[in-house]
Amino acid sequence: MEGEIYRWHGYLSGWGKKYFVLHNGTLSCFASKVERMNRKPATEVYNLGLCEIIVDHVTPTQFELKGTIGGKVCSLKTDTKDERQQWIKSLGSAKACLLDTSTLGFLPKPSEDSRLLTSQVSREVEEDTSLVASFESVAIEPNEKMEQSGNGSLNNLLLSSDNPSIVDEPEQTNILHLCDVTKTEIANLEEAITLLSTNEIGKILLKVETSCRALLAAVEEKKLTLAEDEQEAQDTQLAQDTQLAQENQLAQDSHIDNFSTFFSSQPTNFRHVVDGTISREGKPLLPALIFLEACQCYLRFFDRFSGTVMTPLRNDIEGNIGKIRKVMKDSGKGYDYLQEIVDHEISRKQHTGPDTATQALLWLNRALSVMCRFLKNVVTSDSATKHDTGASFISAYNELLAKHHNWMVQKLFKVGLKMVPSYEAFQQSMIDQQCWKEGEATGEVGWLDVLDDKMAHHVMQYIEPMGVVVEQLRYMYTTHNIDP
Ligand SMILES: CCCCCCCCCCCCC/C=C/[C@@H](O)[C@H](CO[C@@H]1O[C@H](CO)[C@@H](O)[C@H](O)[C@H]1O)NC(=O)CCCCCCCCCCCCCCCCC
Repeated sequence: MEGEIYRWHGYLSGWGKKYFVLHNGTLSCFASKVERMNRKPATEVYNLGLCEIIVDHVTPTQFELKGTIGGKVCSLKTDTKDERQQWIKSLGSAKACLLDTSTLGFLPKPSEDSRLLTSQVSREVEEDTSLVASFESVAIEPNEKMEQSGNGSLNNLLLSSDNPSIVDEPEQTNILHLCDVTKTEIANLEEAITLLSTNEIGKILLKVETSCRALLAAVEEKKLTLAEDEQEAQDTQLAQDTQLAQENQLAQDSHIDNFSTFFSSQPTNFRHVVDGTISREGKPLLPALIFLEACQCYLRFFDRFSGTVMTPLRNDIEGNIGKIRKVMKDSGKGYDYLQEIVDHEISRKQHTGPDTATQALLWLNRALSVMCRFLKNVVTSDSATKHDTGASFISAYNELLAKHHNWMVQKLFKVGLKMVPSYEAFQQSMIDQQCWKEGEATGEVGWLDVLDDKMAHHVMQYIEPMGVVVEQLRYMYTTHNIDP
């Protein structure tokens, strides 16, 4: 088995991702997978025959390897508890299978280490068999005697516990299996002790080591199961509590919970553009196709209004989207990012014509900037233009666009301003009809204010990433000495 595990390097360095390889009872630690693939030497090697595997009962993804000599501890953490279980099983069985006569010669000094290992096992077994005993005292008749002739402390422990717990049938089977393993290994240990008097160290060692490993693997397995059962019970309880809370919330807000507006219902918006942005040489690059799709969706804003006063605005914006798509298609260069397209035209000094992508994107971004500022003016509570659509528009126009228009176009805008729809018209156009009707139908006092607050929230969610995109494009033009 091999894979990435986080290794604890202390409070200064914290957790560091390493690449571990388990092979022939040895766990090797590499700085990274690449190091391993390039056959670089391992930074650390653990002989499982010299380690104790300790499962963390608090954090379901952590476990430790503790050297039986010197007690050095290596704390490890996986991404998920399933990964930890796989590692523990593999490590446990590697330890259990580690021993055969061909490796006997490589084992540590028999007397000290096998004593250590034996004491570790009896500690582990005692700790867990008291747990096993609590299940057994319920699962098996209390007066049933162990078959074993031995009267070791462990046998008494198995029968003497007085912590009964209720277990279901499958768990009883599982417990009984563990008891059987424990009894078998106790018999093996007792046989080994008998052998001790005959001083046949080779057989003794084999008996003790084999039993210890089998016991350890069985106990670790049991611990894992118990820890998982407890975790599962907690997860189930949490899920039930969360579900209940959500159902209560839905019941309270059902009539406006599915609240939807133009701003919340676009399949592609500028959040997707921001999420698709990468950084190259410290510069942000905006994904061209996602940007054009978000602009295409933005055009639906104009479709929500009746009348034709805004048609010229819509046509100008749509025309620029088309120009950029055409340049991308005709260039055959498979541009991914807007900045690449503009850089390409500017580097060839082909960026000034009316049908260039540079010009189309420049004017498109100016339209987006006016839109962004207009929406912010309309919904921000501290602006002098809140809910005043005309004032909100002319303020945005004068600040961001007028300077790029000749007197005639400016005149046209001033005339058109007289036809800016009212705020109520804006609300009715932006809030999906079904939600409007549901809100109205409640008959509650202030239902429109509730809808208005939710719409304002949707507007802010929509223009936040839009503003980021606008600023990044303005920055790009500024770096090319083009007034954005
Ligand atoms: C209801 C409010 C509407 C008020 C104004 C309506 C009056 C319309 C006046 C007619 C103007 C037509 C717009 C076109 C302008 C273009 O001349 C200008 C320059 O075009 C560019 O020329 C380049 C060189 O030739 C060329 O390469 C490029 O392709 C071409 O685009 N274009 C612009 O100025 C771009 C911006 C125009 C759109 C800005 C509006 C942004 C949206 C604001 C939100 C409106 C909110 C309405 C409120 C609704 C309810 C309250």
